[in-house]
Amino acid sequence: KKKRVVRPVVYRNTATPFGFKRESDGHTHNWTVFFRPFLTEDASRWIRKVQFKLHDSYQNPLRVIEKPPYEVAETGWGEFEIQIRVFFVDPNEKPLTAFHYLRLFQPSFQLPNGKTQVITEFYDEIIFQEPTVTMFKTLTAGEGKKPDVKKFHNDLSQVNKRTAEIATLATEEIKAEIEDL
Ligand SMILES: Cn1nnc2cc(CO)ccc21
Repeated sequence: KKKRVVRPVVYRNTATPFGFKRESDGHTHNWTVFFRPFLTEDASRWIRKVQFKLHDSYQNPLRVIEKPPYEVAETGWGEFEIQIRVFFVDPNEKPLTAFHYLRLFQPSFQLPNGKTQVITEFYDEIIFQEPTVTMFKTLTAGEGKKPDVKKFHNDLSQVNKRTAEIATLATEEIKAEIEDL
C-alpha cells in the first residue's frame, strides 16, 4: 500500500493602502495574493500551474500562473473571496481548490517606515492519499527544511498557532525587504 504524503502549503495576501482614493477607478489599495509550499523547494516539480479566480468585475478575472512565485498583484477597493486552484504535474492527481478571503483592512501592522501593511497568512496541508510512484518520488525528494508537519496535521489549534507564527515571520520578511529597498 503506497504511503500517503502530506505537503504543507501557505496562502498569503498582503495589502497596502494608497492613502487616497484614486479618481480614475476608485481604487484604494495595492494587494497581492499568493500560494506557496511551506517547504523551501522547487514547487514546479509537482505543481503544474496555479489559478487565482478574482472578483468577476476584474479584467480577465481568471489569472493563471505557470511557474513560481504563484502570485497575483493587483489594485482594488474591496475585499472578496478568491478561489485558488492548484493543478498538479501528475494528471492522476485532481486539482486542489481552496478559497482565500482577500483582506485589505485587517490585520494591519505598522512597518518601520510608518506605513501600514496588512498581512493574512494561512497554513494548510495538501494530502496525497495514493500518489503514483513518480509523484511520490517528486514529493519526497523535495529539498529544503523539513518542518515537523506530523504534529500539525488536522490539529487546527496547531494550524492556527502556526498560521500566526508564519504571519509574524512574513511580517519580518516584508519589513526586511522594505528596509533593503
Ligand atoms: C470587488 N473589487 N474590489 N476592487 C475591485 C477592482 C475591480 C477592477 O476595477 C473590480 C472589482 C473590485
